[in-house]
Amino acid sequence: MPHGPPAPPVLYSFPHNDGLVTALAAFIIKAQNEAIHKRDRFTLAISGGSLAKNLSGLIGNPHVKWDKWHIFFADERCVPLDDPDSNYHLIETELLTKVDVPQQHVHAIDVSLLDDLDELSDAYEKELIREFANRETARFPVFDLILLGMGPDGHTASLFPGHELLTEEDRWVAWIDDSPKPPPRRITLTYPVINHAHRCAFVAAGSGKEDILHIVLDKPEEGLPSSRVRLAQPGLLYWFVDDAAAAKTEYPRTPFKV
Ligand SMILES: O=C1O[C@H](COP(=O)(O)O)[C@@H](O)[C@H](O)[C@H]1O
Repeated sequence: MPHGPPAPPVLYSFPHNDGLVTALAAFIIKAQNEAIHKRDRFTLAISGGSLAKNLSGLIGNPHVKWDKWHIFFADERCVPLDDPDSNYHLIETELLTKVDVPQQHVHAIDVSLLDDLDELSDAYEKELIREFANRETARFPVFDLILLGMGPDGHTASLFPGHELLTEEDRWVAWIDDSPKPPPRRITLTYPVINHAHRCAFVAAGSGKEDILHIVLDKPEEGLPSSRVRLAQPGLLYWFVDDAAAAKTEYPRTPFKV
């Protein structure tokens, strides 16, 4: 494994949403192909929020090998799986009902543990251990790809500004019961997991994100949760945004090519 500072994020900005959606699908498929070539499976953690609709370029795409996908959730709201607030419910509605991922490859939270957040997050960590089976040999699981969103306050997954979880160094999955964005009870992957992925991609669109994207990319020293995603080498971090979200950032754009 190479050592050294994390590579700087790569910023792709698209004039319109359809360009973003098409490029994101091509990027995910490339990550999928490399993962299947090396490990015969594709491990992915998905966020909720506005990300879900931007995955539509995958639906009906003949290059997606759904049977090789193993899907986890970057964060989850601690509500029943059919609750409108559930990230699982959102991804199920927007994606999973339209494609053919084997049900046993979709790793939802154990809703029988909703009353006990400690148990619930431990159980989800055990799901990761089963999937990656390397808790003894590697310190953290290494996802092929983690797809992240960013809230207007700079939060990502369920890692919120100023929260004590920003300094979590050991747990793979942690819980909060004081999320400033409802619902308050959530579990989340921690930075040690996020920052050990092969690739992470943020997706952020719309003028509602322009101020925060400027701070996150141009002033990382402010330490907002999205700026703290810095992948350990050889991991790579990408931003897929539209020009509206990128209106204020001075961070250099990279032309997209697969
Ligand atoms: O609460 C959450 O918010 C973030 C950002 O959502 P967005 O709608 O502003 O894109 C999301 O990434 C996370 O998964 C979700 O639980």
